[in-house]
Amino acid sequence: MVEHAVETRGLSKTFRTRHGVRTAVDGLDLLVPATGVHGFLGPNGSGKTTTIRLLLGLARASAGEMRVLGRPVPQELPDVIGRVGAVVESPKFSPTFTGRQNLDLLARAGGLPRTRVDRALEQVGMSERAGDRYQAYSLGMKQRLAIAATLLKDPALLVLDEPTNGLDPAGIREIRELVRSLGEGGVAVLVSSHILAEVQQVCTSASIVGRGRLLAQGPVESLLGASTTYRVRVADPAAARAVLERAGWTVRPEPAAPGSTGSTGSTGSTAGALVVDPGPEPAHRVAQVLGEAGLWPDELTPLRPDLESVFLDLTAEHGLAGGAR
Ligand SMILES: Nc1ncnc2c1ncn2[C@@H]1O[C@H](COP(=O)(O)OP(=O)(O)OP(=O)(O)O)[C@@H](O)[C@H]1O
Repeated sequence: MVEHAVETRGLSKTFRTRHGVRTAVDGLDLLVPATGVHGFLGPNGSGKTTTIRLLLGLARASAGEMRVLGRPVPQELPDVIGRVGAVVESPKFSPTFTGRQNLDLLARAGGLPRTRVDRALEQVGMSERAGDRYQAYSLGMKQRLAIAATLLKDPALLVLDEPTNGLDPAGIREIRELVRSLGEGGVAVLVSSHILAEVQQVCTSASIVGRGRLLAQGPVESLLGASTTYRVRVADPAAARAVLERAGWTVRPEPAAPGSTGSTGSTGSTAGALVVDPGPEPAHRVAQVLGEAGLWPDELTPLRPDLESVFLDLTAEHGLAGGAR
């Protein structure tokens, strides 16, 4: 088995426009592992769709090399495309045909056995609604049928470009669960999104891009880094702060979340919450130091950065503040 489902080196794509040359992809070294779900993350206009189009032979690169399932593309694309499923643009389904009839047509056109249709419908959780007309489906169901169509050929790599675009929260959740189960089923999934926090929940690894350039890449755990800070909520934050600082730790008041009125719903008010960084010391030491001073914490929560905050830090660091051009 190949180590990487997708590998690019120095991949670049420029477009000539009325306003001059526009660089959509800028020396991209992309590595997508052969298993799991890989998030291809970046704001609108960061070059994700262009990269995917280059990989699938839908556009021609200006420079660089690409491999898909170990084979150089576009040179050997005809040999691998049969094992690559992709949902890049809205597929053309017949609105008056049922979901199953649409897939039957595609299977026949591709010379694939009809048993694949049943399997694909089952994989995307559409078996029960397969007899309904396509035009009666919700957007989420249409998207699931599009994914089912790509599963007909039993792909080793599935490429999904912004699969949750335009979906409501329930539809987003459905697609998220589907992508997760496909990844667990052994298909390498490359899923692009500009909603970083959303994709974080299903990805095992990710590449973060900004303005066509790679900003970070690797397992999600390592992108997020090790957590060393904790949210501490106590009745007397000023006294707690003094005690924690005396222990030699960095302490700051927790900034209020944008638009928040001081309430975080299930955890209650964060007014007076502190963020403490005890360095290599474990959480129970924080509780112990506070307890010894009679300041028992009501909350002690590890604070993990999410991909969104990692991305914002990266774009600021690379002078790309604002993300999309
Ligand atoms: N055919 C084209 N001609 C000119 N410029 C283009 C063309 N296709 C893409 N671009 C530009 O290239 C840049 C990258 O676009 P691309 O669609 O790849 O980004 P993206 O990350 O997929 O964004 P989105 O999430 O909005 O789809 C943008 O500035 C876009 O305007």
